Amino acid sequence: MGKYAIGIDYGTQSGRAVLVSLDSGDEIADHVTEYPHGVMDETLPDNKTKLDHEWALQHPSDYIAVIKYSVPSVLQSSGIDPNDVIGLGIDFTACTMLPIDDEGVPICWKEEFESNPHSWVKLWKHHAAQPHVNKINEVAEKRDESFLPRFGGKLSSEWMLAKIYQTLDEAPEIYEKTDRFVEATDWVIMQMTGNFLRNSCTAGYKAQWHKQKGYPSQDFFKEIDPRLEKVTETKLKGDVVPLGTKAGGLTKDMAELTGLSEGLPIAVGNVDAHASMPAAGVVDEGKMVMAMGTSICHMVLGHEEINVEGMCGVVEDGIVPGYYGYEAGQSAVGDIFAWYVDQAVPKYIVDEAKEKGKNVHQLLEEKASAMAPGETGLLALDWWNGNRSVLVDTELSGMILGLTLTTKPEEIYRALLESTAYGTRKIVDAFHERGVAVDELYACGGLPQKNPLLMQIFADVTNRKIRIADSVQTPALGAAMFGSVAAGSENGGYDNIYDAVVHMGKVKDEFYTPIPENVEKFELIYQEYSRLHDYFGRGENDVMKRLKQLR
Ligand SMILES: Nc1ncnc2c1ncn2[C@@H]1O[C@H](COP(=O)(O)OP(=O)(O)O)[C@@H](O)[C@H]1O
Ligand SMILES: O=C(CO)[C@@H](O)[C@@H](O)COP(=O)(O)O
Repeated sequence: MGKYAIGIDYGTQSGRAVLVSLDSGDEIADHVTEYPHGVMDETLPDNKTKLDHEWALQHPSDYIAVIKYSVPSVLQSSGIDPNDVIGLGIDFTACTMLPIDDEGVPICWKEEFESNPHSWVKLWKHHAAQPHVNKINEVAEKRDESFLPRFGGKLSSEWMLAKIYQTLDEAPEIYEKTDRFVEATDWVIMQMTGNFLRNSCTAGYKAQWHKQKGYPSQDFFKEIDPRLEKVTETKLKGDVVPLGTKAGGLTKDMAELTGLSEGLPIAVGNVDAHASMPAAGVVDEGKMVMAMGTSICHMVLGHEEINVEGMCGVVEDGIVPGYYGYEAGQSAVGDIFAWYVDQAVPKYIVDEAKEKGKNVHQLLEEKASAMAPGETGLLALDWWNGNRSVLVDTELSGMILGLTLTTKPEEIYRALLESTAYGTRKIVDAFHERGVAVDELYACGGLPQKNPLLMQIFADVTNRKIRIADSVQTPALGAAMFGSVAAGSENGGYDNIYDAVVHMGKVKDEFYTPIPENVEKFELIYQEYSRLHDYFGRGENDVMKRLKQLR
């Protein structure tokens, strides 16, 4: 009789439960629950409180809805005996964080705070804490804090410390009421098990916790704002434990809600991108995994702690035990293509797509595939949602150069695809040139399945072979693998992630190979991209920031 694990992947718009075979990693059933409140970036659920630019919030009840609807659904559609599910793990976007009280109740669930934006979940792409992270970085640089190089020289407004400081600064009453600020991934596990533990992945990458040194010092926080002096002992309290640790057993209430067995081993929380790496079968050096969807996270393993410009971080055991896990990223990729399709495509293209029974992306991809590199005469900077790596600046914005009266929609679409590949090339070069080898690329997430042209462009621009993960739900598969590790072999699971990878990690046999003449042409255009990148991104011309201020 086969055994199974469940992985739940909490994305930006929806959550998905996947039931996975422990023998093969095959997905037996999956179910998506769209978040009823989606991303809240205009108003709060009270329908009257307006949100400013750069805000992005979520509703914690939506996470529970995923458990309630998607878990029973996979059990039902697979027809398996729930007793054959031996473990469960989750992965989440990060840093997606919320303030909770001493019983774990989100502050936004309290009536008196429901109209205060700071009481809600701040989503990973909430960028309104930029002034706060600027101050944090200024103090860290001045004090020559040893943690800074581990994060590429700059912390991001997307991360925990910036989001906490913004809350303190703009809503001290919420800060006061908050017992702890927690990653949503850890909060959901707390709801499932009744236990609160912080996972070492989000603590390490998103809250600057270090396996040997712990969090940054009290003196550092005091210099940012005296009220922050004890922040790590108070608002960030909680044991930090490695990925794959069993957080506890499923509570009776949750067992009733889901149909799973009470006491089922549940792994501590994890992050979507990081969970994907073992799921793509990668647990050694030289292989960069790109989790490609709304954004891209780039991950690579190494045996040393090396400082790389603008990386999101290097954390010991941050992805799998025994390695330093490196992360970098682009904060918009699929989102840029979505912007174009939703906001700027002419009606004749939408009509033609409908006629041909394709979606607009597919039609534009088909038309763009007929063009050679350089043929559009266009060059774009892929900063529609700021630049995560290597510039670490959320105030930068997108740009398309070379438009003329004859420019066609498919040319713009192609220029946008190419721009994201140049952004990845910057990241690949930053690692490789510093001695963190990137010999080949592995792609997972939604985009590799959806857009073959994009993948060929990535292979050509980076001049590297790209393998594709053999799972359409890589983060959920990874989460399920960590769930099986939490169960351990004595319960029918695996004793460590390496054993789980042997049975469950999956990569396809075929791959994308660079085409030499494309590589040559793209190299020339990439040099132009680099010039623009440095001109607009490294302070020579801050026009993008000035325009944002004028808004
Ligand atoms: N054919 C396509 N080509 C390129 N991008 C696409 C295509 N279809 C959808 N997208 C983009 O893919 C992104 C979703 O990626 P996916 O991996 O499914 O989600 P997520 O990142 O939320 O996990 C969206 O931003 C969407 O605009
Ligand atoms: O930043 C991270 C991980 O560190 C991601 O959670 C974030 O980019 C969101 O990823 P998705 O594009 O929604 O898959």
